[in-house]
Amino acid sequence: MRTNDDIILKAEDLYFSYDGEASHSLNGLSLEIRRGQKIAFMGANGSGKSTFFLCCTGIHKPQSGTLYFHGKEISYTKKGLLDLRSRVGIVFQDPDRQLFSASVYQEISFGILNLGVSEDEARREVEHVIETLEITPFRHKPTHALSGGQKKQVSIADILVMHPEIIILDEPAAALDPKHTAMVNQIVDQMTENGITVLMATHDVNYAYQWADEVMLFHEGKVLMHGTPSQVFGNQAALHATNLEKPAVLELFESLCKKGILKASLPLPKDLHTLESYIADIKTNPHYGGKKTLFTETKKAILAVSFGTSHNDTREVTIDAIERDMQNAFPDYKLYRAWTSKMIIKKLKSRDNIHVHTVKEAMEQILADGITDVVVQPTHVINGIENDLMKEDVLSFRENFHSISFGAPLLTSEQDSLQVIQAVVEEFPDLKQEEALVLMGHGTTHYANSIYAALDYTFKDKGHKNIFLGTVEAYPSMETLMKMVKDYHPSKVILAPFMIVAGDHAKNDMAGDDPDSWYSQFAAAGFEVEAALKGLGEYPGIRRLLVEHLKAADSE
Ligand SMILES: Nc1ncnc2c1ncn2[C@@H]1O[C@H](COP(=O)(O)OP(=O)(O)OP(=O)(O)O)[C@@H](O)[C@H]1O
Repeated sequence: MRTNDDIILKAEDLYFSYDGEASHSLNGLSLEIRRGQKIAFMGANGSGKSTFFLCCTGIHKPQSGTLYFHGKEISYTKKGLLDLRSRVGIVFQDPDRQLFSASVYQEISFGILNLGVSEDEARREVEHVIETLEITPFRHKPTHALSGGQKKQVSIADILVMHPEIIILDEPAAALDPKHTAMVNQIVDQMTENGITVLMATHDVNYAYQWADEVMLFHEGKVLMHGTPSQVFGNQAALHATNLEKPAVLELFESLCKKGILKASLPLPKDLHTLESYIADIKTNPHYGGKKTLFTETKKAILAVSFGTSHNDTREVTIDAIERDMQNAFPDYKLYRAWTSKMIIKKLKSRDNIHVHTVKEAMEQILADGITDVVVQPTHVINGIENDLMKEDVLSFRENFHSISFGAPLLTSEQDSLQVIQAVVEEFPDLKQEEALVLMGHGTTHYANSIYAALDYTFKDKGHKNIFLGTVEAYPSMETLMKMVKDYHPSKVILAPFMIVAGDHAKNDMAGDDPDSWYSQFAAAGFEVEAALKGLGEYPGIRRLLVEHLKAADSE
Protein backbone atom coordinates (compact mmCIF):
# COMPACT_ATOMS: atom_id res chain seq x y z
CA MET A 1 0.00 0.00 0.00
CA ARG A 2 1.25 3.50 -0.76
CA THR A 3 1.79 5.60 2.34
CA ASN A 4 2.90 9.19 2.62
CA ASP A 5 6.27 7.90 3.80
CA ASP A 6 6.77 6.38 0.38
CA ILE A 7 6.60 9.75 -1.30
CA ILE A 8 10.08 11.15 -1.18
CA LEU A 9 9.53 14.06 -3.53
CA LYS A 10 6.36 15.84 -4.47
CA ALA A 11 5.69 18.75 -6.81
CA GLU A 12 2.44 20.65 -6.58
CA ASP A 13 1.32 22.94 -9.37
CA LEU A 14 4.78 24.32 -10.21
CA TYR A 15 5.14 27.26 -12.55
CA PHE A 16 8.55 28.39 -13.69
CA SER A 17 9.45 30.93 -16.32
CA TYR A 18 12.89 32.00 -17.54
CA ASP A 19 11.55 35.13 -19.16
CA GLY A 20 9.38 36.90 -16.63
CA GLU A 21 6.16 34.99 -17.32
CA ALA A 22 6.27 35.48 -21.12
CA SER A 23 6.38 31.69 -21.41
CA HIS A 24 6.26 28.92 -18.84
CA SER A 25 8.87 26.18 -18.90
CA LEU A 26 6.98 24.50 -16.06
CA ASN A 27 3.32 24.98 -16.54
CA GLY A 28 1.32 23.70 -13.57
CA LEU A 29 3.51 20.65 -13.06
CA SER A 30 2.43 18.19 -10.37
CA LEU A 31 3.94 14.80 -9.64
CA GLU A 32 4.95 12.42 -6.89
CA ILE A 33 8.09 10.30 -6.67
CA ARG A 34 8.16 7.21 -4.53
CA ARG A 35 11.24 6.22 -2.60
CA GLY A 36 13.53 3.64 -4.20
CA GLN A 37 11.94 3.89 -7.64
CA LYS A 38 13.74 4.16 -10.96
CA ILE A 39 11.94 6.82 -12.88
CA ALA A 40 12.54 7.70 -16.50
CA PHE A 41 11.70 11.30 -17.37
CA MET A 42 10.84 11.46 -21.03
CA GLY A 43 9.36 13.94 -23.45
CA ALA A 44 10.25 16.14 -26.38
CA ASN A 45 13.13 18.59 -26.26
CA GLY A 46 12.14 21.64 -24.27
CA SER A 47 9.31 19.95 -22.41
CA GLY A 48 10.71 21.01 -19.03
CA LYS A 49 12.59 18.00 -17.67
CA SER A 50 15.86 19.79 -16.96
CA THR A 51 14.05 22.81 -15.56
CA PHE A 52 12.20 20.54 -13.15
CA PHE A 53 15.46 18.90 -12.09
CA LEU A 54 17.00 22.29 -11.41
CA CYS A 55 14.01 23.11 -9.21
CA CYS A 56 14.44 19.83 -7.31
CA THR A 57 17.93 20.85 -6.21
CA GLY A 58 16.91 24.41 -5.45
CA ILE A 59 19.00 25.86 -8.30
CA HIS A 60 15.77 27.37 -9.63
CA LYS A 61 12.90 28.46 -7.42
CA PRO A 62 9.46 28.06 -9.00
CA GLN A 63 7.52 31.31 -9.26
CA SER A 64 4.53 29.49 -7.83
CA GLY A 65 3.64 26.03 -6.55
CA THR A 66 5.40 23.96 -3.93
CA LEU A 67 8.07 21.28 -3.85
CA TYR A 68 8.12 18.87 -0.92
CA PHE A 69 11.04 16.67 0.06
CA HIS A 70 10.05 14.00 2.59
CA GLY A 71 6.73 15.80 3.05
CA LYS A 72 8.35 19.13 3.99
CA GLU A 73 8.42 22.23 1.85
CA ILE A 74 11.86 22.88 0.43
CA SER A 75 13.58 25.68 2.33
CA TYR A 76 15.50 28.16 0.22
CA THR A 77 17.70 29.39 3.08
CA LYS A 78 21.45 28.80 2.72
CA LYS A 79 21.31 25.99 5.27
CA GLY A 80 18.16 24.53 3.73
CA LEU A 81 19.73 24.43 0.29
CA LEU A 82 22.98 22.91 1.52
CA ASP A 83 21.02 20.17 3.24
CA LEU A 84 18.86 19.61 0.16
CA ARG A 85 21.86 19.36 -2.17
CA SER A 86 23.56 16.83 0.05
CA ARG A 87 20.48 14.63 -0.20
CA VAL A 88 19.38 15.29 -3.77
CA GLY A 89 22.31 15.16 -6.18
CA ILE A 90 22.21 16.11 -9.80
CA VAL A 91 24.52 14.95 -12.57
CA PHE A 92 24.27 17.46 -15.37
CA GLN A 93 23.98 16.50 -18.99
CA ASP A 94 27.14 18.46 -19.77
CA PRO A 95 29.94 17.51 -17.34
CA ASP A 96 31.75 20.80 -18.05
CA ARG A 97 28.90 22.53 -16.28
CA GLN A 98 29.61 20.48 -13.19
CA LEU A 99 33.36 19.98 -12.91
CA PHE A 100 35.28 22.99 -11.73
CA SER A 101 38.25 21.70 -9.68
CA ALA A 102 41.67 21.27 -11.24
CA SER A 103 42.25 17.64 -10.25
CA VAL A 104 40.02 14.61 -10.15
CA TYR A 105 40.68 14.06 -6.45
CA GLN A 106 39.90 17.67 -5.51
CA GLU A 107 36.78 17.56 -7.61
CA ILE A 108 35.34 14.49 -5.95
CA SER A 109 36.26 15.53 -2.41
CA PHE A 110 34.93 19.09 -2.69
CA GLY A 111 31.28 18.38 -1.93
CA ILE A 112 31.80 15.96 0.90
CA LEU A 113 34.29 18.27 2.65
CA ASN A 114 31.75 21.05 2.37
CA LEU A 115 29.35 18.91 4.39
CA GLY A 116 31.73 19.20 7.32
CA VAL A 117 32.99 15.61 7.18
CA SER A 118 36.50 15.06 8.59
CA GLU A 119 39.39 14.85 6.11
CA ASP A 120 40.07 11.22 7.00
CA GLU A 121 36.53 10.15 6.46
CA ALA A 122 36.29 12.17 3.26
CA ARG A 123 39.45 10.49 1.95
CA ARG A 124 38.06 7.02 2.65
CA GLU A 125 34.82 7.85 0.85
CA VAL A 126 36.60 9.39 -2.11
CA GLU A 127 38.97 6.43 -2.48
CA HIS A 128 36.01 4.07 -2.34
CA VAL A 129 34.10 5.84 -5.05
CA ILE A 130 37.23 6.17 -7.22
CA GLU A 131 37.61 2.44 -7.07
CA THR A 132 33.99 1.49 -7.64
CA LEU A 133 33.59 3.84 -10.59
CA GLU A 134 36.88 2.65 -12.10
CA ILE A 135 38.42 6.12 -12.01
CA THR A 136 41.85 4.91 -10.80
CA PRO A 137 43.54 4.84 -14.25
CA PHE A 138 43.01 8.58 -14.75
CA ARG A 139 42.78 9.82 -11.17
CA HIS A 140 45.92 11.92 -11.48
CA LYS A 141 44.95 13.70 -14.66
CA PRO A 142 43.70 17.30 -14.57
CA THR A 143 39.92 17.33 -15.09
CA HIS A 144 40.15 19.44 -18.26
CA ALA A 145 42.25 16.68 -19.91
CA LEU A 146 39.66 13.93 -19.38
CA SER A 147 37.60 12.42 -22.18
CA GLY A 148 33.82 12.92 -22.24
CA GLY A 149 33.17 9.49 -20.75
CA GLN A 150 35.77 10.00 -18.01
CA LYS A 151 34.30 13.40 -17.15
CA LYS A 152 30.91 11.76 -16.82
CA GLN A 153 32.37 9.15 -14.45
CA VAL A 154 33.87 11.89 -12.31
CA SER A 155 30.67 13.93 -12.24
CA ILE A 156 28.76 10.87 -11.08
CA ALA A 157 31.46 10.25 -8.44
CA ASP A 158 31.01 13.87 -7.27
CA ILE A 159 27.44 13.06 -6.37
CA LEU A 160 27.73 9.43 -5.24
CA VAL A 161 30.35 10.28 -2.66
CA MET A 162 27.76 12.36 -0.78
CA HIS A 163 25.44 9.34 -0.39
CA PRO A 164 22.37 11.18 -1.59
CA GLU A 165 18.87 9.76 -1.26
CA ILE A 166 17.92 10.87 -4.75
CA ILE A 167 20.20 11.03 -7.74
CA ILE A 168 19.09 12.96 -10.76
CA LEU A 169 20.77 12.08 -14.02
CA ASP A 170 20.12 14.36 -16.94
CA GLU A 171 20.72 12.23 -20.03
CA PRO A 172 23.69 10.39 -18.55
CA ALA A 173 24.50 8.55 -21.77
CA ALA A 174 24.43 11.65 -23.99
CA ALA A 175 27.57 11.74 -26.17
CA LEU A 176 28.96 8.52 -24.71
CA ASP A 177 30.19 5.62 -26.81
CA PRO A 178 28.54 2.20 -26.30
CA LYS A 179 31.25 1.03 -23.88
CA HIS A 180 30.89 4.07 -21.64
CA THR A 181 27.11 3.97 -21.94
CA ALA A 182 27.15 0.38 -20.68
CA MET A 183 29.41 1.44 -17.85
CA VAL A 184 27.18 4.33 -16.80
CA ASN A 185 24.18 1.99 -16.97
CA GLN A 186 26.00 -0.40 -14.70
CA ILE A 187 26.72 2.39 -12.21
CA VAL A 188 23.05 3.34 -12.28
CA ASP A 189 22.10 -0.27 -11.55
CA GLN A 190 24.41 -0.24 -8.55
CA MET A 191 22.80 2.95 -7.27
CA THR A 192 19.32 1.46 -7.42
CA GLU A 193 20.50 -1.74 -5.79
CA ASN A 194 21.72 0.45 -2.93
CA GLY A 195 18.23 1.88 -2.53
CA ILE A 196 18.89 5.27 -4.07
CA THR A 197 15.91 6.81 -5.86
CA VAL A 198 17.01 7.55 -9.41
CA LEU A 199 15.37 10.12 -11.67
CA MET A 200 16.77 9.96 -15.16
CA ALA A 201 15.99 12.10 -18.18
CA THR A 202 16.56 10.09 -21.31
CA HIS A 203 15.44 10.00 -24.93
CA ASP A 204 16.41 6.34 -25.23
CA VAL A 205 13.05 4.55 -25.31
CA ASN A 206 14.65 1.11 -25.43
CA TYR A 207 16.68 1.74 -22.31
CA ALA A 208 13.84 3.44 -20.42
CA TYR A 209 11.41 0.64 -21.24
CA GLN A 210 13.74 -1.97 -19.88
CA TRP A 211 15.18 -0.04 -16.95
CA ALA A 212 12.47 2.11 -15.41
CA ASP A 213 9.87 1.20 -12.80
CA GLU A 214 7.85 4.21 -13.88
CA VAL A 215 7.87 6.60 -16.78
CA MET A 216 7.01 10.27 -16.33
CA LEU A 217 6.05 11.69 -19.70
CA PHE A 218 6.54 15.45 -19.92
CA HIS A 219 4.71 17.64 -22.37
CA GLU A 220 4.81 21.41 -22.46
CA GLY A 221 5.90 21.86 -18.89
CA LYS A 222 3.70 19.30 -17.21
CA VAL A 223 3.14 15.58 -16.92
CA LEU A 224 1.10 14.23 -19.81
CA MET A 225 1.17 10.66 -18.57
CA HIS A 226 2.70 8.75 -15.70
CA GLY A 227 2.67 4.98 -15.48
CA THR A 228 4.59 1.76 -15.87
CA PRO A 229 6.72 1.48 -19.01
CA SER A 230 4.15 -0.90 -20.52
CA GLN A 231 1.32 1.55 -19.88
CA VAL A 232 3.16 4.54 -21.24
CA PHE A 233 4.76 2.82 -24.23
CA GLY A 234 1.47 1.12 -25.00
CA ASN A 235 -0.18 4.50 -25.45
CA GLN A 236 0.36 5.43 -29.07
CA ALA A 237 -1.31 8.84 -28.75
CA ALA A 238 0.89 9.87 -25.82
CA LEU A 239 4.03 8.71 -27.64
CA HIS A 240 3.02 10.63 -30.72
CA ALA A 241 2.35 13.81 -28.76
CA THR A 242 5.80 13.67 -27.19
CA ASN A 243 7.85 12.70 -30.28
CA LEU A 244 8.67 9.27 -28.88
CA GLU A 245 8.75 5.92 -30.59
CA LYS A 246 7.72 2.54 -29.32
CA PRO A 247 10.63 0.47 -27.95
CA ALA A 248 11.93 -1.93 -30.60
CA VAL A 249 11.28 -5.00 -28.49
CA LEU A 250 7.60 -4.07 -28.07
CA GLU A 251 7.27 -3.23 -31.75
CA LEU A 252 8.71 -6.60 -32.71
CA PHE A 253 6.60 -8.49 -30.18
CA GLU A 254 3.39 -6.86 -31.43
CA SER A 255 4.27 -7.60 -35.02
CA LEU A 256 4.94 -11.27 -34.19
CA CYS A 257 1.59 -11.45 -32.37
CA LYS A 258 -0.25 -9.89 -35.30
CA LYS A 259 1.29 -12.44 -37.61
CA GLY A 260 0.14 -15.14 -35.22
CA ILE A 261 3.68 -16.29 -34.48
CA LEU A 262 3.39 -15.44 -30.79
CA LYS A 263 0.35 -15.29 -28.58
CA ALA A 264 -0.70 -11.80 -27.57
CA SER A 265 -1.59 -13.24 -24.16
CA LEU A 266 2.12 -13.72 -23.32
CA PRO A 267 3.52 -11.24 -20.78
CA LEU A 268 5.04 -8.25 -22.59
CA PRO A 269 8.77 -8.98 -23.01
CA LYS A 270 10.95 -6.47 -21.16
CA ASP A 271 14.01 -7.11 -23.27
CA LEU A 272 15.26 -8.84 -26.39
CA HIS A 273 16.47 -11.77 -24.36
CA THR A 274 12.92 -12.57 -23.17
CA LEU A 275 11.55 -12.14 -26.67
CA GLU A 276 14.22 -14.50 -27.98
CA SER A 277 13.23 -17.10 -25.42
CA TYR A 278 9.58 -16.85 -26.55
CA ILE A 279 10.65 -17.44 -30.13
CA ALA A 280 12.99 -20.28 -29.18
CA ASP A 281 10.06 -21.94 -27.40
CA ILE A 282 7.79 -22.00 -30.44
CA LYS A 283 8.64 -25.50 -31.63
CA THR A 284 8.25 -27.20 -28.29
CA ASN A 285 5.45 -25.09 -26.93
CA PRO A 286 3.67 -23.43 -29.82
CA HIS A 287 2.63 -20.00 -28.67
CA TYR A 288 1.65 -19.72 -32.23
CA GLY A 289 -1.73 -21.10 -33.06
CA GLY A 290 -2.11 -23.29 -29.98
CA LYS A 291 -3.15 -26.36 -31.91
CA LYS A 292 -1.35 -25.65 -35.15
CA THR A 293 2.34 -25.76 -35.84
CA LEU A 294 4.27 -23.05 -37.55
CA PHE A 295 5.27 -25.16 -40.52
CA THR A 296 1.89 -26.37 -41.68
CA GLU A 297 0.66 -25.41 -45.16
CA THR A 298 -1.26 -22.15 -45.11
CA LYS A 299 -4.83 -21.74 -46.31
CA LYS A 300 -6.13 -18.21 -46.31
CA ALA A 301 -9.57 -16.71 -46.09
CA ILE A 302 -11.27 -13.36 -46.09
CA LEU A 303 -14.15 -12.79 -43.73
CA ALA A 304 -16.29 -9.89 -44.95
CA VAL A 305 -18.37 -8.60 -42.08
CA SER A 306 -21.36 -6.34 -42.67
CA PHE A 307 -24.21 -5.10 -40.56
CA GLY A 308 -26.60 -6.75 -43.03
CA THR A 309 -29.80 -5.84 -44.81
CA SER A 310 -33.13 -7.50 -45.45
CA HIS A 311 -33.54 -5.60 -48.72
CA ASN A 312 -32.30 -7.90 -51.46
CA ASP A 313 -32.26 -5.15 -54.11
CA THR A 314 -29.75 -2.99 -52.24
CA ARG A 315 -27.76 -6.00 -50.97
CA GLU A 316 -27.00 -7.11 -54.52
CA VAL A 317 -25.49 -3.77 -55.48
CA THR A 318 -23.72 -3.04 -52.18
CA ILE A 319 -22.62 -5.93 -49.95
CA ASP A 320 -22.50 -8.44 -52.81
CA ALA A 321 -20.57 -5.97 -54.97
CA ILE A 322 -18.05 -5.20 -52.20
CA GLU A 323 -17.44 -8.90 -51.60
CA ARG A 324 -17.03 -9.48 -55.33
CA ASP A 325 -14.34 -6.80 -55.49
CA MET A 326 -12.57 -8.34 -52.49
CA GLN A 327 -12.62 -11.76 -54.10
CA ASN A 328 -11.27 -10.34 -57.36
CA ALA A 329 -8.41 -8.71 -55.49
CA PHE A 330 -7.62 -11.98 -53.66
CA PRO A 331 -8.58 -14.81 -56.03
CA ASP A 332 -6.67 -17.42 -53.99
CA TYR A 333 -8.47 -16.66 -50.74
CA LYS A 334 -11.76 -18.25 -49.81
CA LEU A 335 -14.35 -15.59 -49.06
CA TYR A 336 -16.81 -15.89 -46.21
CA ARG A 337 -19.65 -13.60 -45.24
CA ALA A 338 -20.88 -12.72 -41.77
CA TRP A 339 -23.43 -10.15 -40.61
CA THR A 340 -23.59 -8.57 -37.22
CA SER A 341 -27.33 -7.80 -37.05
CA LYS A 342 -28.99 -10.81 -35.44
CA MET A 343 -32.39 -9.23 -36.13
CA ILE A 344 -31.79 -9.08 -39.87
CA ILE A 345 -30.35 -12.60 -39.92
CA LYS A 346 -33.51 -13.82 -38.18
CA LYS A 347 -35.77 -11.93 -40.54
CA LEU A 348 -34.09 -13.39 -43.64
CA LYS A 349 -34.31 -16.86 -42.19
CA SER A 350 -38.03 -16.67 -41.49
CA ARG A 351 -38.94 -14.69 -44.62
CA ASP A 352 -36.70 -16.27 -47.29
CA ASN A 353 -35.26 -19.28 -45.51
CA ILE A 354 -31.79 -17.86 -46.20
CA HIS A 355 -29.22 -18.26 -43.47
CA VAL A 356 -26.42 -15.73 -43.16
CA HIS A 357 -23.72 -16.54 -40.61
CA THR A 358 -23.11 -14.52 -37.51
CA VAL A 359 -19.44 -13.72 -36.93
CA LYS A 360 -19.01 -16.65 -34.56
CA GLU A 361 -20.73 -19.07 -36.92
CA ALA A 362 -18.58 -17.90 -39.80
CA MET A 363 -15.43 -18.38 -37.72
CA GLU A 364 -16.55 -21.92 -36.82
CA GLN A 365 -17.10 -22.67 -40.50
CA ILE A 366 -13.72 -21.20 -41.43
CA LEU A 367 -12.09 -23.37 -38.78
CA ALA A 368 -13.93 -26.47 -39.94
CA ASP A 369 -12.71 -25.79 -43.50
CA GLY A 370 -9.09 -26.00 -42.35
CA ILE A 371 -8.25 -22.36 -42.97
CA THR A 372 -5.04 -21.27 -41.22
CA ASP A 373 -5.01 -17.49 -41.76
CA VAL A 374 -7.96 -15.13 -41.71
CA VAL A 375 -8.14 -11.50 -42.79
CA VAL A 376 -11.29 -9.86 -41.52
CA GLN A 377 -12.60 -6.87 -43.41
CA PRO A 378 -15.62 -5.05 -42.00
CA THR A 379 -17.80 -2.92 -44.21
CA HIS A 380 -18.69 -0.83 -41.17
CA VAL A 381 -18.51 2.88 -41.80
CA ILE A 382 -16.88 3.84 -38.51
CA ASN A 383 -14.82 2.15 -35.86
CA GLY A 384 -17.74 1.98 -33.46
CA ILE A 385 -19.29 -0.54 -31.13
CA GLU A 386 -20.33 -2.93 -33.93
CA ASN A 387 -16.71 -3.18 -34.97
CA ASP A 388 -15.43 -3.65 -31.41
CA LEU A 389 -17.90 -6.46 -30.73
CA MET A 390 -17.15 -8.11 -34.05
CA LYS A 391 -13.43 -8.13 -33.19
CA GLU A 392 -14.12 -9.67 -29.81
CA ASP A 393 -16.09 -12.47 -31.45
CA VAL A 394 -13.36 -13.13 -33.99
CA LEU A 395 -10.59 -13.03 -31.41
CA SER A 396 -12.28 -15.64 -29.27
CA PHE A 397 -10.95 -17.99 -31.99
CA ARG A 398 -7.42 -16.62 -31.80
CA GLU A 399 -5.96 -19.85 -30.46
CA ASN A 400 -7.18 -21.81 -33.45
CA PHE A 401 -5.46 -19.93 -36.23
CA HIS A 402 -1.98 -19.06 -37.31
CA SER A 403 -2.98 -15.48 -37.84
CA ILE A 404 -5.98 -13.25 -37.71
CA SER A 405 -5.75 -9.70 -38.95
CA PHE A 406 -8.31 -6.94 -39.26
CA GLY A 407 -8.84 -4.40 -41.99
CA ALA A 408 -9.96 -0.98 -40.83
CA PRO A 409 -13.55 0.21 -41.15
CA LEU A 410 -14.26 2.68 -43.94
CA LEU A 411 -13.51 5.87 -42.04
CA THR A 412 -10.49 5.25 -39.88
CA SER A 413 -7.67 7.53 -40.96
CA GLU A 414 -7.52 11.09 -42.20
CA GLN A 415 -6.60 9.73 -45.61
CA ASP A 416 -9.80 7.66 -45.57
CA SER A 417 -11.85 10.81 -45.04
CA LEU A 418 -10.28 12.42 -48.09
CA GLN A 419 -10.87 9.34 -50.23
CA VAL A 420 -14.48 9.07 -49.06
CA ILE A 421 -15.05 12.73 -49.93
CA GLN A 422 -13.58 12.07 -53.36
CA ALA A 423 -15.83 9.02 -53.81
CA VAL A 424 -18.94 11.00 -52.86
CA VAL A 425 -18.06 13.89 -55.17
CA GLU A 426 -17.44 11.48 -58.06
CA GLU A 427 -20.84 9.93 -57.46
CA PHE A 428 -22.69 13.23 -57.86
CA PRO A 429 -20.95 14.80 -60.87
CA ASP A 430 -24.02 16.86 -61.76
CA LEU A 431 -24.45 18.45 -58.34
CA LYS A 432 -24.73 22.19 -58.86
CA GLN A 433 -23.19 24.75 -56.56
CA GLU A 434 -26.62 26.13 -55.66
CA GLU A 435 -27.92 22.66 -54.71
CA ALA A 436 -27.30 20.96 -51.36
CA LEU A 437 -26.38 17.31 -51.05
CA VAL A 438 -27.50 16.10 -47.61
CA LEU A 439 -26.06 12.77 -46.53
CA MET A 440 -27.68 10.63 -43.85
CA GLY A 441 -25.24 8.66 -41.70
CA HIS A 442 -26.33 6.23 -39.01
CA GLY A 443 -24.72 7.70 -35.88
CA THR A 444 -23.92 6.08 -32.57
CA THR A 445 -23.36 6.90 -28.92
CA HIS A 446 -19.82 5.49 -29.27
CA TYR A 447 -17.11 8.18 -29.15
CA ALA A 448 -16.22 7.34 -32.75
CA ASN A 449 -19.39 9.24 -33.69
CA SER A 450 -17.41 12.47 -33.76
CA ILE A 451 -16.10 11.42 -37.16
CA TYR A 452 -19.41 12.46 -38.74
CA ALA A 453 -19.13 16.07 -37.58
CA ALA A 454 -15.45 16.06 -38.51
CA LEU A 455 -16.20 14.77 -41.99
CA ASP A 456 -18.96 17.33 -42.48
CA TYR A 457 -16.38 19.97 -41.64
CA THR A 458 -13.80 18.43 -43.98
CA PHE A 459 -16.26 18.43 -46.90
CA LYS A 460 -16.54 22.19 -46.47
CA ASP A 461 -12.82 22.61 -45.91
CA LYS A 462 -12.15 20.84 -49.20
CA GLY A 463 -14.39 23.29 -51.02
CA HIS A 464 -17.68 21.36 -51.00
CA LYS A 465 -19.67 23.88 -49.03
CA ASN A 466 -22.92 22.41 -50.36
CA ILE A 467 -22.40 18.89 -48.98
CA PHE A 468 -23.83 18.25 -45.51
CA LEU A 469 -23.51 15.16 -43.35
CA GLY A 470 -25.84 14.32 -40.49
CA THR A 471 -26.98 11.17 -38.67
CA VAL A 472 -30.29 9.54 -37.83
CA GLU A 473 -29.36 8.56 -34.33
CA ALA A 474 -26.77 10.99 -33.02
CA TYR A 475 -24.97 14.23 -33.74
CA PRO A 476 -25.11 16.06 -36.14
CA SER A 477 -28.88 15.63 -35.94
CA MET A 478 -31.55 16.66 -38.43
CA GLU A 479 -32.11 19.80 -36.39
CA THR A 480 -28.49 20.90 -36.81
CA LEU A 481 -28.55 19.98 -40.48
CA MET A 482 -31.76 21.90 -41.14
CA LYS A 483 -30.20 25.05 -39.68
CA MET A 484 -27.03 24.70 -41.75
CA VAL A 485 -28.89 23.87 -44.95
CA LYS A 486 -31.25 26.82 -44.46
CA ASP A 487 -28.27 29.12 -44.03
CA TYR A 488 -26.95 27.90 -47.38
CA HIS A 489 -30.25 28.78 -49.19
CA PRO A 490 -30.02 25.97 -51.73
CA SER A 491 -32.29 25.83 -54.75
CA LYS A 492 -32.81 22.12 -54.13
CA VAL A 493 -31.97 19.48 -51.51
CA ILE A 494 -30.71 16.09 -52.67
CA LEU A 495 -30.82 13.40 -50.01
CA ALA A 496 -28.58 10.32 -50.03
CA PRO A 497 -27.78 7.69 -47.43
CA PHE A 498 -24.28 7.72 -45.96
CA MET A 499 -24.57 4.03 -45.09
CA ILE A 500 -23.21 1.04 -46.96
CA VAL A 501 -26.69 -0.17 -47.97
CA ALA A 502 -29.76 1.85 -48.87
CA GLY A 503 -32.02 -0.14 -46.55
CA ASP A 504 -34.66 0.67 -43.96
CA HIS A 505 -33.13 3.95 -42.80
CA ALA A 506 -32.69 5.22 -46.34
CA LYS A 507 -36.10 4.09 -47.56
CA ASN A 508 -38.07 5.17 -44.49
CA ASP A 509 -36.23 7.64 -42.24
CA MET A 510 -34.67 9.44 -45.16
CA ALA A 511 -36.99 9.15 -48.15
CA GLY A 512 -40.28 7.91 -46.60
CA ASP A 513 -43.66 9.68 -46.52
CA ASP A 514 -43.81 9.88 -42.76
CA PRO A 515 -43.84 13.54 -41.63
CA ASP A 516 -40.68 12.84 -39.57
CA SER A 517 -38.67 11.62 -42.53
CA TRP A 518 -35.89 13.92 -43.72
CA TYR A 519 -37.62 14.17 -47.07
CA SER A 520 -40.86 15.40 -45.47
CA GLN A 521 -39.08 17.78 -43.12
CA PHE A 522 -37.07 19.46 -45.89
CA ALA A 523 -40.17 19.59 -48.08
CA ALA A 524 -42.16 21.15 -45.21
CA ALA A 525 -39.39 23.76 -44.86
CA GLY A 526 -40.13 24.78 -48.43
CA PHE A 527 -37.29 23.06 -50.29
CA GLU A 528 -37.53 21.13 -53.48
CA VAL A 529 -36.28 17.68 -52.41
CA GLU A 530 -34.97 14.70 -54.31
CA ALA A 531 -33.88 11.36 -52.77
CA ALA A 532 -31.06 9.28 -54.24
CA LEU A 533 -31.50 5.77 -52.88
CA LYS A 534 -27.96 4.61 -53.37
CA GLY A 535 -25.92 2.97 -50.62
CA LEU A 536 -22.22 3.82 -50.21
CA GLY A 537 -21.44 0.25 -51.30
CA GLU A 538 -22.60 1.23 -54.78
CA TYR A 539 -19.88 3.88 -55.10
CA PRO A 540 -16.83 2.42 -56.85
CA GLY A 541 -14.54 4.74 -54.85
CA ILE A 542 -15.89 3.37 -51.58
CA ARG A 543 -15.46 -0.24 -52.68
CA ARG A 544 -11.90 0.54 -53.77
CA LEU A 545 -11.11 1.99 -50.37
CA LEU A 546 -12.44 -1.08 -48.55
CA VAL A 547 -10.33 -3.32 -50.77
CA GLU A 548 -7.33 -1.11 -49.96
CA HIS A 549 -8.00 -1.60 -46.25
CA LEU A 550 -8.17 -5.33 -46.82
CA LYS A 551 -4.85 -5.29 -48.66
CA ALA A 552 -3.24 -3.32 -45.85
CA ALA A 553 -4.46 -5.84 -43.28
CA ASP A 554 -3.25 -8.76 -45.38
CA SER A 555 0.25 -7.36 -45.70
CA GLU A 556 0.65 -6.71 -41.97
N1 LIG B 1 18.55 29.04 -19.26
C1 LIG B 1 17.45 29.17 -19.96
N2 LIG B 1 17.03 30.40 -20.35
C2 LIG B 1 15.87 30.56 -21.05
N3 LIG B 1 15.05 29.55 -21.40
C3 LIG B 1 15.42 28.31 -21.03
C4 LIG B 1 16.63 28.05 -20.31
N4 LIG B 1 16.72 26.73 -20.08
C5 LIG B 1 15.63 26.17 -20.66
N5 LIG B 1 14.84 27.12 -21.22
C6 LIG B 1 13.56 26.90 -21.90
O1 LIG B 1 12.69 26.20 -21.04
C7 LIG B 1 11.95 25.21 -21.76
C8 LIG B 1 12.18 23.86 -21.10
O2 LIG B 1 13.53 23.49 -21.30
P1 LIG B 1 14.20 22.27 -20.56
O3 LIG B 1 15.68 22.37 -20.79
O4 LIG B 1 13.71 22.23 -19.17
O5 LIG B 1 13.56 21.06 -21.38
P2 LIG B 1 14.01 19.52 -21.45
O6 LIG B 1 12.73 18.75 -21.42
O7 LIG B 1 15.02 19.22 -20.43
O8 LIG B 1 14.63 19.46 -22.91
P3 LIG B 1 15.79 18.48 -23.52
O9 LIG B 1 15.15 17.16 -23.78
O10 LIG B 1 16.11 19.18 -24.83
O11 LIG B 1 16.94 18.45 -22.58
C9 LIG B 1 12.40 25.30 -23.21
O12 LIG B 1 11.48 26.09 -23.90
C10 LIG B 1 13.75 26.01 -23.12
O13 LIG B 1 13.98 26.77 -24.28
